[in-house]
Amino acid sequence: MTDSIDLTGATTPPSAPEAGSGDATRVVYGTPVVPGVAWAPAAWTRRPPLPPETAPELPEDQREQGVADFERAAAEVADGLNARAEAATGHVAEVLAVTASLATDRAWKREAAGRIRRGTPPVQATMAATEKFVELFQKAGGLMEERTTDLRDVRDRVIAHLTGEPEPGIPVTGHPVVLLADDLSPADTAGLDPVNYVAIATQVGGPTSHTSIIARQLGIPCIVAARELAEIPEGAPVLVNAHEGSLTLGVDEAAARALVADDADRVARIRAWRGPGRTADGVSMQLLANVQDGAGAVAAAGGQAEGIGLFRTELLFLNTQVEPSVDSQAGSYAPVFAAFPSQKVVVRTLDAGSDKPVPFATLSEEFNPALGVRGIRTTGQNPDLLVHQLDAVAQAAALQPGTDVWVMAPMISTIPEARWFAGLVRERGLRVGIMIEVPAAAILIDQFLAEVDFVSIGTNDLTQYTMAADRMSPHLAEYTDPWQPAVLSLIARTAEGGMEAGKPVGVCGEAAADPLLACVLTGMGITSLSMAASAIPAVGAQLARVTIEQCRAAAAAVVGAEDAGDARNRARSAFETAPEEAPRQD
Ligand SMILES: C=C(OP(=O)(O)O)C(=O)O
Repeated sequence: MTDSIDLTGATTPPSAPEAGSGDATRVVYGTPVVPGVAWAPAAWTRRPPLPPETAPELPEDQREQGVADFERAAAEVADGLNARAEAATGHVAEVLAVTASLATDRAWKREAAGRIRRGTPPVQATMAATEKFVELFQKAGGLMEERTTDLRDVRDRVIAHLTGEPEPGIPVTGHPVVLLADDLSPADTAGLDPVNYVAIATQVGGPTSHTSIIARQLGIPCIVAARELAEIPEGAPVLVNAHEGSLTLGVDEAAARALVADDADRVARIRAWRGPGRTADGVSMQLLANVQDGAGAVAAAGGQAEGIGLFRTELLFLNTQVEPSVDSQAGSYAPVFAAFPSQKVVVRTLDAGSDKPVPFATLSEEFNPALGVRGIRTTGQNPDLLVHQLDAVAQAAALQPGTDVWVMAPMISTIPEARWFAGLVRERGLRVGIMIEVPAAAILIDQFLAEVDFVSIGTNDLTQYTMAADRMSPHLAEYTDPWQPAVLSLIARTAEGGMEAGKPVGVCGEAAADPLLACVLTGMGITSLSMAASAIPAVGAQLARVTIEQCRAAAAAVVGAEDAGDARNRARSAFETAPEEAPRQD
């Protein structure tokens, strides 16, 4: 056996650096979400201090002008964010559009305008209205709680417009920095240039938060939930190892540069990698893309994606008060099929509710929206919605007969639901599957597989529901980690069920984009991995360096782990101690 295999975070991460000239090293740990190594001075970003909460009452004759000023400022903020959304793609575009929609939210604007009309100056009215909604969002929990960061971000931008200041944002340094923040608004993260922001670390935030997902799309190494981040001073050179989740101070410069250079080799291998996905000994693993629109599908087709493993169809439904017609739905699905004219495209039917509220399909007030009327359950209120959507998928599929269209439903948790859904999809001549994101479905996987042609594991929700930990909570990153042994055990059980039934079992949550976990999933018998298109080369390059036997050994090794960190370590050591090193591609 030779040295440890250089998996992206899949074996021993770069070892602890030596202390530099007399400085003691100090290490702060967090949850790694985008792998990579970087070394640069720390640059903190903090929200601007707020103006005083109270100010002299606005004279009556200035109040209507105050309302007009507020509305203009809010509109300017929305226009700016929308313009950025239009220039972006994928999740970045979606997040910017959602943040922009907060700046035009009628209830929030009404609240602020009402206060101005009662004499509160526009700046203070903006602050008070925002805090009222922040409180409501916090009470609602879940995604709504995550929106508090977005809403405060909108508030700060509106205040900047009202006071004639530039909109707050990330410091423009003109040289590479490690960006540190208590929390970053997705709108801030979306604008980051990977050349100057070589890594990101935040004190709060979770692996499936929007900020993490955007960092992944941008390819910026990222660590979240680093509780002691405040110990890193402004300007101090810091070594970020986002394979293991550490930030180290006091590192010898030469040692740090060597580690960054090693990581640059990994990055070069990733850039050079070409699909299709397979292990070093030639076992295929289909690597697919997660997309939400035609533009994303075209971009994915231009890369290494072998098809689409998750077509999220919510986009068309999010910013409308009425159901889109069958024709307009078909019109938005057709470009996705056209981008993959002879490959597989897995369409997920509308996953409305909880983190994806759709005004005409979901209940506006639920105590626990993540446990409420969402996904397939919305058909109880509105059965035609699903039928219309399936008609639209079939209509678009007929235009692209070469595309292998598969359709799956989210949030399936009972056998009759799966059977009913399978009937509707098969009537339209399409392959049918369900997502495995509720533990009930994983536990009864054999019965579910008897009803459908395939399943796809949504690890974001499966982790949320297995660990009873809100995936959007910035405080629960340790729980919302797909490496949690209970989650791995449900995935392994599902994969086993698929092998017994001879039916495909994919993974389409963020877990598929973690190169080490991707190797473990391969060892468990998962048949396809679907992720942001930008994550495919890192996963593909990794798989190309390991054999199927090593993957199986790693899958076996994680069984019995006591927590997520232990599972990661067991997988890493399994790759290190495998009897034979995988042939290297380079
Ligand atoms: C892929 C998933 O679905 P969502 O769109 O809810 O992240 C998941 O839950 O893992």
